[in-house]
Amino acid sequence: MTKMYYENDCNLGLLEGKTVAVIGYGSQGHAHALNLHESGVDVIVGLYEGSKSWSLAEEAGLKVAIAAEAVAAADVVMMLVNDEKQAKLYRESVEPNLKAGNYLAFAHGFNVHFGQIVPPEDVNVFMVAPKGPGHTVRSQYEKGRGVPCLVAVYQDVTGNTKDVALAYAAGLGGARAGIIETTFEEETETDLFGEQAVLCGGVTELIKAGFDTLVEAGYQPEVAYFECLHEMKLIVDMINQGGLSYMRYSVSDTAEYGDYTAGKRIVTEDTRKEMKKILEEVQDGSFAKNWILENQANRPAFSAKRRMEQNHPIEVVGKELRKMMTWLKK
Ligand SMILES: NC(=O)C1=CN([C@@H]2O[C@H](COP(=O)(O)OP(=O)(O)OC[C@H]3O[C@@H](n4cnc5c(N)ncnc54)[C@H](OP(=O)(O)O)[C@@H]3O)[C@@H](O)[C@H]2O)C=CC1
Ligand SMILES: CC[C@](O)(C(C)=O)C(=O)O
Ligand SMILES: [Mg+2]
Ligand SMILES: [Mg+2]
Repeated sequence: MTKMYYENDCNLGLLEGKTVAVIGYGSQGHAHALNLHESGVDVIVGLYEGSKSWSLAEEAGLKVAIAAEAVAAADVVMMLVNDEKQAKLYRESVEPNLKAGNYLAFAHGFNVHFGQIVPPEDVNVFMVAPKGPGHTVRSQYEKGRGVPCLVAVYQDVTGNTKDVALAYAAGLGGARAGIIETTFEEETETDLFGEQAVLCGGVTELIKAGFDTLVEAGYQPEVAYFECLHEMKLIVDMINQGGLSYMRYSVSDTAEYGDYTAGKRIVTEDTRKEMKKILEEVQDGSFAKNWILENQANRPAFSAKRRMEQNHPIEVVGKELRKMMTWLKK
């Protein structure tokens, strides 16, 4: 049975007297830096001259330095720069400033697992991967809650790396929700599969396909938007709160019957076969290779796709409708 770790299993005191350099101040970076700071940890944010995040971090009351200086001042270095930028930053600013016995940390195993970063043997390496977006890691912490985290140890030189990782995850608020121990391999492969097949790729295509079907059949785009996109969150919130059965308890029996009769016609055996292929492409490194090459080519396909997706009619109608829902602040 999977071992879960909660607040009583974590000793935040292990970070006392240590400085944590949080490199990057984006979605995850701002959440890690602010949550740890408010948990009493000494934090320094590492960025680059001209970074738009610099003034945000300073205005939030955090110490900020260029990445190389932050690493030099730190005992624990958390890499929260975009995955595709990490290898270069590591070579230029992180590795030359790491000291024996330091802790090098990641929130996702991509670069270590796929060999883009090879840490020195005298450095501890761990991962604390929140299972949620950075902005939620922050907002949940502020409410006294937490986002579940995975922890993994890749190299343990000092003998206490797992405990330091648990302390870090507790400082983030993760121990309030639950922490699971994993490996870099398991986290990397499940995270990439989950975001491609279910959470991001799967959900957005499902929403658009439903919206397009209704609009092409002559229904109002506004009605299609509320039905297929806006209400998705309301349904998923229930699933999150009480599982699939709780959602099915709350919706009408008519909806529940339709769920059972239609669901498998949408996610068919072919869809499941394709999911297996997507998982294989993650496991055998083809997805990682394509993403690394796409970045080396300055992202031609990624940028074109982003532009097209931003102009999809569901985005156009949604922008207008959300103006009236002033509580939906980004
Ligand atoms: N987004 C998420 O919720 C999740 C992300 N992760 C992982 O967390 C890591 C960070 O991702 P994410 O938070 O999305 O990243 P973001 O793109 O949101 O933020 C990246 C940050 O890095 C800064 N940055 C970029 N280049 C450099 C550089 N050369 N030196 C110093 N800082 C730099 C950026 O500054 P500026 O903007 O000024 O350029 C920005 O503050 C990744 O490994 C990702 O897989 C894990 C779980 C969830
Ligand atoms: C689902 C996307 C994610 O894996 C995440 C928020 O957990 C990411 O890489 O941003
Ligand atoms: Mg994830
Ligand atoms: Mg991810």
